[in-house]
Amino acid sequence: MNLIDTVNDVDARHLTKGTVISASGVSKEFDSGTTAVLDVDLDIADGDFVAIVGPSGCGKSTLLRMAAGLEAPTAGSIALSTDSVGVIFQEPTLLGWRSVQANVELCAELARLPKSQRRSRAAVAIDAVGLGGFEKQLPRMLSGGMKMRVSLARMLAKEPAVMLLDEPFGALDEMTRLEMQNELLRLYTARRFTALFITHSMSEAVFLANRVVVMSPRPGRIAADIRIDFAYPREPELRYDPRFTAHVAAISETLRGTE
Ligand SMILES: Nc1ncnc2c1ncn2[C@@H]1O[C@H](COP(=O)(O)OP(=O)(O)OP(=O)(O)O)[C@@H](O)[C@H]1O
Repeated sequence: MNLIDTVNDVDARHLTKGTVISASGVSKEFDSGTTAVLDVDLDIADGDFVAIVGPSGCGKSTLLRMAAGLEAPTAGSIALSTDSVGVIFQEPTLLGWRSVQANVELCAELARLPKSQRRSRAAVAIDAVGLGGFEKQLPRMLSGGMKMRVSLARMLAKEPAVMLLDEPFGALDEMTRLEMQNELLRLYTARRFTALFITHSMSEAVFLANRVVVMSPRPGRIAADIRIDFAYPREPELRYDPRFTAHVAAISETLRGTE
């Protein structure tokens, strides 16, 4: 399932107007007996950028996988108002024998879009992630950051209304990570998709999101839902703003309080 970005077909009933993702009383107990997520209620409005932070193993990925339709809740329900969904994981999961261009076109190809449309969407997406000129390269010729850009472009080429991102920058070095955050924010500012973004980094969450949801240790529940009211576009210098630092400190404090 990790090989390509996926489209889900999760039940879209029970949604109130303007809500794009709605989780109601969602729990997940695996067959092993582990309860990963417990009684989560979460409504995400159209155009919201929601980051989820929480201790390792608290059920963040499980929640995202349920939103993507890759796992079913064992209690409650999770609904999306659209089937225009792109999912991106920590590993870029590119096909090694396909060029950058062919990797970016993959989802459009699977969706049987005509060649001309595939080409034009891929060209726009490749340009948007700053990979113009690398179209013919194979993944093994690219750095980790470039591979993640290809992965991002592949998702953008689908032009999804909802993006589910599971620690997409977690494996990158600090410099590349900050660059990718700037890039993603630029795209978000231009396109205003709805995003659910999982991260371990509190500063990444505050920089990107307009809401940061803090989860408790397993079984993961929502411990806090914090609004980040910096306007978009956000400039890299925001990271040095005392209000930014205060948000990060408050989230850190909240996380400590859940232990
Ligand atoms: N398929 C599975 N079968 C059994 N247990 C699982 C499965 N997937 C996840 N778990 C367990 O559920 C819990 C939550 O896992 P999950 O990956 O959702 O946490 P996470 O918050 O994303 O962790 P991390 O921050 O380390 O990536 C963990 O204890 C994990 O071992």
